[in-house]
Amino acid sequence: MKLRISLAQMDIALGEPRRNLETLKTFIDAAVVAGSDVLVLPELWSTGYVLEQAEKFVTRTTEGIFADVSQLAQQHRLHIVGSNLSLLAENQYGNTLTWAAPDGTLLGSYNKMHLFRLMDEEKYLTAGDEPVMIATPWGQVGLSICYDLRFPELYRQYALAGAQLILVPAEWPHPRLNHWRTLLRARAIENQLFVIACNRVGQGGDVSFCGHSAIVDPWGDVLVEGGEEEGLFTADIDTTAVEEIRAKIPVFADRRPELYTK
Ligand SMILES: O=C(O)CCC(=O)C(=O)O
Repeated sequence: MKLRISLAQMDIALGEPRRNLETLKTFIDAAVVAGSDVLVLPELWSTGYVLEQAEKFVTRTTEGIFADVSQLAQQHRLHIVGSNLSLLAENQYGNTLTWAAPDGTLLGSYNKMHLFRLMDEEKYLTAGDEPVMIATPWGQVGLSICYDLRFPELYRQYALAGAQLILVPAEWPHPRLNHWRTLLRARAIENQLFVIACNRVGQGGDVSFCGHSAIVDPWGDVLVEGGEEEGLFTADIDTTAVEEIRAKIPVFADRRPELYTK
């Protein structure tokens, strides 16, 4: 299956969802002009890391900023994916990735499983406890967020369950650009699938975010990659590449799971 994906590598105004929503609208217009099927946004794109004020921003995934995105997806006939602060239960907040489809439905949502201590996530958020794979018109897609990228087990699980694409919205900062670029390529090569990663740019407090949003194919070739400025980055994907690469190097046939320890 062929699809066109755009990455909205944006700067984020801290704690200003209305302003960030306006930014999103400019990216949507650009993605529509580019003829994209799917627009991927960074992690926590509507607020940035204002976890100590999470109570002010959280809503259920059917309300608030999530509902605004669903409406935009419908209006522009575009699939839109990104994470926001969410209300999971009373006094329980999550970092939740949703996939909004053009028919106004959510194809799925995923709550970040690995909370990032360097950003105090574990103090304010409740970790997700299940991997989520969703059925899209282009096949199965595995969902992950930022720090999850350091846990190859999650990506292997998605690959074994039939994912052909894995999404990684992020707020990945300097000085770890080298880790970001290396791990994106590694997850794509070892699992022989597409890795679709959208990072933010700009400054959030004293943290500087490193951009370099990228789409990496199952061979590890980078189809598109941003720099450290705002921009929309678009690539065409053909999911048949997954089977082609797996036929060339049969990693999945050659696994020895009975010999691996947990
Ligand atoms: O793992 C890293 O270096 C960055 C992770 C991160 O910034 C996050 O999960 O928000």
